Amino acid sequence: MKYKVIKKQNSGNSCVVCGVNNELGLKTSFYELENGELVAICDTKDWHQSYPGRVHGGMSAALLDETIGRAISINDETIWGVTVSLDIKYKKPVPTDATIKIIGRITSENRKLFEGSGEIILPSGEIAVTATGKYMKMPVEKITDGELTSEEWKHVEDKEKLEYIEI
Ligand SMILES: CCCCCCCCCCCCCC(=O)SCCNC(=O)CCNC(=O)[C@H](O)C(C)(C)COP(=O)(O)OP(=O)(O)OC[C@H]1O[C@@H](n2cnc3c(N)ncnc32)[C@H](O)[C@@H]1OP(=O)(O)O
Repeated sequence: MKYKVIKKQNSGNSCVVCGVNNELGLKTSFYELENGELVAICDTKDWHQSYPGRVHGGMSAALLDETIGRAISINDETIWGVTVSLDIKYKKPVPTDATIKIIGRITSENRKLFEGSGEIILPSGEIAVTATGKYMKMPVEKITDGELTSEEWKHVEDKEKLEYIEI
């Protein structure tokens, strides 16, 4: 199904998942969709592997962790969180040299904590990895020992603006 993109989220500079200047990272982009979910898109590379041709399970976990963790800011971009727990199920291998999508959503929230779930979707449309996570809300200045600079957290325009994303 095709979903309208409401907003592209900011990118980090050095983050292993979203850092635009981390040459070995996944350089993932995150889009808020009309259905209230967050979708991440990235290209897996040879250097993200565990076994040859297969993305390292830790990289898949990092992608799901960040996608669920970012979903909380869809309605309020001032909310940040740190991961308290993450449960991952690896159902199918994620290939290197592929464009994959990661979906994240919030399933519950209170004053202190939020929980969410997510999936990694292969180019074939199959679900390869699923996750549920729990996060503690925390001001970003407390997580990073100071405000994020405009270099560390910024809007990066796509070469071609995405209007819709097929999931
Ligand atoms: C710049 C670019 C960045 C890009 C990134 C953007 C990504 C954004 C997405 C993010 C994705 C990536 C994110 C990452 O990769 S974050 C990196 C991975 N995660 C961490 O580093 C977290 C490490 N852990 C901690 O810092 C502490 O353990 C935390 C802060 C979690 C708790 O601290 P602490 O143990 O000292 O707690 P407290 O004594 O202050 O208690 C506070 C309250 O909380 C309650 N409590 C505690 N534990 C739990 C629990 N397990 N379930 C339920 N409740 C719990 C507790 O009872 C108390 O309640 P109350 O008595 O007040 O009622």
